[in-house]
Amino acid sequence: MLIEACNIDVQIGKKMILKSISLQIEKGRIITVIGPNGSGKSTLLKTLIGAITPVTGTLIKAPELSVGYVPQRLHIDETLPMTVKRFLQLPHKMPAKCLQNALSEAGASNLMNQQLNSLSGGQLQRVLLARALLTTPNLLLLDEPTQGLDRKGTADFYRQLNQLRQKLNCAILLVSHDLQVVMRQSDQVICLNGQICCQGKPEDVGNSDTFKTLFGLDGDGDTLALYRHHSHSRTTYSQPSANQEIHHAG
Ligand SMILES: Nc1ncnc2c1ncn2[C@@H]1O[C@H](COP(=O)(O)OP(=O)(O)OP(=O)(O)O)[C@@H](O)[C@H]1O
Repeated sequence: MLIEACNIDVQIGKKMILKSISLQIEKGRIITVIGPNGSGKSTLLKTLIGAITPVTGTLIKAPELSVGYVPQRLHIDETLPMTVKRFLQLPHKMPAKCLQNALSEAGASNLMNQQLNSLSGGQLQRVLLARALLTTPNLLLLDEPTQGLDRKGTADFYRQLNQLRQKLNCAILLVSHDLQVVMRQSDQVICLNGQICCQGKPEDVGNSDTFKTLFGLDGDGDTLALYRHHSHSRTTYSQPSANQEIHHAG
């Protein structure tokens, strides 16, 4: 087990964004988080990487946890000339061989010398994935890596993730809106709407009434083809009162 969240609440300003979140991420799993816009998916990922601190609950992280994170948006000036090679070296200069390995693991081995602003959406996602791989993570957190990709591009991307998972034995938690592909390619699905409405195997989530209602699949003939591919540290958070600090235990 890489991460376990127990009863986590997340508040931003005065607004409660996530309530009673409990989940486990085990090694080697592909887990997809689905949910409507504004349901807290990005907030969940930011909480798991430690960028947002929960107000209550417990987050247990395995000592060997190493996270690679791909954010939903890349804040970079598109007019700025920059090669993929330069971009991958932005935080730290790294040997070209490491960059080449990461690019090839992300299925983008031929992009090293391309200009970042000349890449297609799918190519850019692969470069971002390569950047996350540079830290040799055992957990990859990807926030909507398939946004803007068509169905085939999305399925190709999942295939790449599946190969990566097998090669690196890493767990992958990603956010996606493409229900068809999600249901085929994930080991586990978490359906989020401020709280976890349902989670489990894709076929179980897909057949649950909560899921169908949330995604408006109750109507005539709306069905999802549900196929599967074959193929410690502990931090406790408590709601601070006016004169009480957030408590980190262990
Ligand atoms: N920095 C912030 N300040 C205030 N509110 C925020 C902030 N970040 C997120 N929120 C609010 O938290 C809620 C969840 O946002 P979040 O981005 O996690 O949702 P999401 O499920 O990832 O949405 P989408 O599918 O549109 O990307 C939204 O109501 C959003 O307005």
